[in-house]
Amino acid sequence: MDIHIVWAIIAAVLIIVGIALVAFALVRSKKANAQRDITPAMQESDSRSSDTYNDVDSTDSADDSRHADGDAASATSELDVPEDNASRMHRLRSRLSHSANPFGKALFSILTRDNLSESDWEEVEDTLLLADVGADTAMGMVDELRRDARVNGAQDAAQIQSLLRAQLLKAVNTDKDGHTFDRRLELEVTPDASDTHVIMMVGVNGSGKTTTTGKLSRLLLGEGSQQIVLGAADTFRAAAADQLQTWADRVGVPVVRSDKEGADPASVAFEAAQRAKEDNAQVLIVDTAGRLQNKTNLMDELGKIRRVVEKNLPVGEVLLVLDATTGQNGMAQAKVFAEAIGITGIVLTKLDGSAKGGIVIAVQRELGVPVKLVGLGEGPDDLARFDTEGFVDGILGE
Ligand SMILES: Nc1nc2c(ncn2[C@@H]2O[C@H](COP(=O)(O)OP(=O)(O)OP(=O)(O)O)[C@@H](O)[C@H]2O)c(=O)[nH]1
Repeated sequence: MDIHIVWAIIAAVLIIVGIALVAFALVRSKKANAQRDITPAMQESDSRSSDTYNDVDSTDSADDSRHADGDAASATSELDVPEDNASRMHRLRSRLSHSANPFGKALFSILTRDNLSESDWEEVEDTLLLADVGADTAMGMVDELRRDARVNGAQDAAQIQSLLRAQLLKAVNTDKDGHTFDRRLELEVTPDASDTHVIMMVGVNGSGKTTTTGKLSRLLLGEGSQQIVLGAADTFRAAAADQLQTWADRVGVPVVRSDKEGADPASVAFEAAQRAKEDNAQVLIVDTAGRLQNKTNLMDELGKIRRVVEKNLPVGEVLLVLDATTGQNGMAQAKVFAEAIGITGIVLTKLDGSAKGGIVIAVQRELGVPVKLVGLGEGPDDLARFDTEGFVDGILGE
């Protein structure tokens, strides 16, 4: 046989084998992805909590849909895969910097004027106040900038820019006493996998608690948490439990809830803690109602929820959900919640709709706890860890 024909046959065989191998690898990776997606749901045990409280239900949509279909693979296709962390951070970083009104630009243009006068310094302070950084912080920053001879001389614009950046970073990163904030969630500070970490969500109604509870479960799943249970202890608004259920159904996370409007929120929270403990879940997130008739009432309700949860599990994190668009009014409400229950971190929502990013600085200084997460839109994965540098770059308009 002609040697060329032999080589042609060998080449054809190699190409066919190559195509077959690539196709095989693709099928395997598809199967592996499907398996990974269903893992959180598959790991839920079938155990149901005891009937301590008759009006409380524990639902597991992923289990239900699996049973209905009798086919795990078809159930997975209905579950969302939360956006992975890297892509989320990349996508939301630019949104975060756009949310932070570039008041740094205005400050920079004042600070680079020749021989700063008293009225220039007043302008600096007014610019900070307008951005909602709060009076104390504004005065403190003006004092520090004034003391710095390099600013007063206004010699080198690049130097002024870097001084301003350092000042803003300091204002965002430290509390009133100059201590650096730790923005990690408690579950990262003590990451014992055998523990169930409890996060309570508190805040006034409309601030975005329920939405944030749903988004947080996605964020934690995206970061690798395996088993999450949600407790719908906002029983004041009947639709809140449905809303939470919808979020949970999308990612196959169980919700402990009551269908009775006005049911005792502490009962739901107790049952949720029991379920999370029995399932050895990694995280329990409890959504609460944000009624603010008066402080005593709020203290009673939140205190009771905390006490009953702690019969089963310690509460490691209390996140105050605060609407960034409410400005100083929101600050007053935040203080009431902080006094009523004691908070460990802040979730600042609706930063996408606010041009007053300075509220980040003000609320941290006022409450002495860090902003740990920020809501940057209505999309399911529009919740992110707070990224200080991205935020300050936004303030500087970079
Ligand atoms: N633009 C924007 N909207 C948000 C964000 N977070 C929440 N929202 C919206 O805010 C509205 C109120 O959110 P909810 O989660 O129902 O608020 P809640 O605090 O649970 O309210 P109650 O259940 O009444 O206590 C909803 O329309 C959310 O979509 C955010 O980061 N950006």
